[in-house]
Amino acid sequence: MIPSCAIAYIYFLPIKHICYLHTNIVSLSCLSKIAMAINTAPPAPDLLDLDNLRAIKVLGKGAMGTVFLVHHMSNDPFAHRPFALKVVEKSSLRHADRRARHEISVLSRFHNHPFLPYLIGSFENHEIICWATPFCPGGDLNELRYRQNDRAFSSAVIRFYLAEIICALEHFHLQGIVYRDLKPENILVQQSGHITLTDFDLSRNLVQRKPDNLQIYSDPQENSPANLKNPHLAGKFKRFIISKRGKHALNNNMTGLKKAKSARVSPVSRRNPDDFSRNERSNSFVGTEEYVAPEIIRGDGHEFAVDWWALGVLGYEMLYGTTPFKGKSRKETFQKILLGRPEFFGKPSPLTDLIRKLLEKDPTRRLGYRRGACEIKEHEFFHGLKWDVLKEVVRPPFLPLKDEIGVIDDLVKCEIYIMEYFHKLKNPSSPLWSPTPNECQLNVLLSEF
Ligand SMILES: Nc1ncnc2c1ncn2[C@@H]1O[C@H](COP(=O)(O)OP(=O)(O)OP(=O)(O)O)[C@@H](O)[C@H]1O
Repeated sequence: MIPSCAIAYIYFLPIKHICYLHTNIVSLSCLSKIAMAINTAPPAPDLLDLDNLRAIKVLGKGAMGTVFLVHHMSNDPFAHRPFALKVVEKSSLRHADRRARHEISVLSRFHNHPFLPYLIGSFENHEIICWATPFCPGGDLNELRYRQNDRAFSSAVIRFYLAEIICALEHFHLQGIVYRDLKPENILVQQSGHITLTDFDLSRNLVQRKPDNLQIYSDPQENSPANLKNPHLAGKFKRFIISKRGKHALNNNMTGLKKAKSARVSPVSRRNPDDFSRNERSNSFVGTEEYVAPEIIRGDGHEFAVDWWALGVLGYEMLYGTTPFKGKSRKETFQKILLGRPEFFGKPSPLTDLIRKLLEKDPTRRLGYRRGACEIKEHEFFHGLKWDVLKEVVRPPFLPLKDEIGVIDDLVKCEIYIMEYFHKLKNPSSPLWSPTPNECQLNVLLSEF
């Protein structure tokens, strides 16, 4: 129940605060959040009042948005608790606003997960949509890998990161969401050294269908829920089902799941390995397609198992410093994904066995297909790992240096640029405004940095 004072409070909120409450103000979840905020602590309404945010620097730019490091001028004047603000120009991409809202809605479902970000707040006007999440000062796993001598991680480091990623994906899947964009660039390192996933615009809710004449998400040979080892999981998975079981159904696109045409396989922001000195980033080569599962290329229905495939690609890349199916062209990469066998070097190990089982082309035979994350957690590579206390590990493999946040020197300059940017966005008729077609206007500003 929403107390009437809450409604009154909303009524008297200034417009900009109502923006903070974003998209669907009448939605129950939103109202209950407001009610909770009012009942517990005063809301942090100014958080995404852009006039009160100061930009420190640009953290990164992707296909959809630009991410700034910002801080709140009155609550945190010395920028001790900066956060990431992702800004998407509605005109920058087709359906940019829809994708942005989708990302916000996915984020708003994560509250207290150690390896997933949460939504601090959001703002929308007719030009931009932006939202804030906690800042991850350690960069991403790709950057980190390139800082290693042989551009690969040790088996122990891979074990740690894969374990955390599995926990994050498990949380996604238990909510019925398939992530679909697992790649090292989307795995950020928090101040604590633990990872967090980012970039959810490609994620998707799987359809829920009535259980009658449909099979639950389990082994084709053992299709009783009782056979799922973890009864808690069995209950959860009941909600997410595929229409017919096995390969035959998949090959005939009988899964009832949407085809993969929305999956991004176009160039994305994979950074140029030679440009990893601070702040130098490049969009120069293509990344995501190397992670695409065979069933996506085939256009079959696809589901959670695509994330386990991508986990296999990721594990391989962390181990050998290169992805397993990389070709000279997209066509060749896709051919290799569909037909090629990953090449393993050196002695077989539990890690290579895990990767091999994740890179199984038939999704129904892929590790993780039958019982989700549980099945992967039980693999020999993770024997002895205490999953419950993973988040308590105080010495993760790499800790971001404190001074990696230390960019405050340029604060004033950045502030001027960024505020000017927002000013221009809000006042397109301003004489300074010079929109460049097909180009995010921010690039113009960034090139001046
Ligand atoms: N919370 C954060 N902390 C630190 N850096 C971040 C954070 N969020 C994003 N970034 C940086 O900004 C970059 C772009 O962010 P993101 O991947 O979310 O944008 P995008 O436009 O959706 O990218 P893509 O092209 O992959 O779709 C990231 O690669 C990362 O370097």
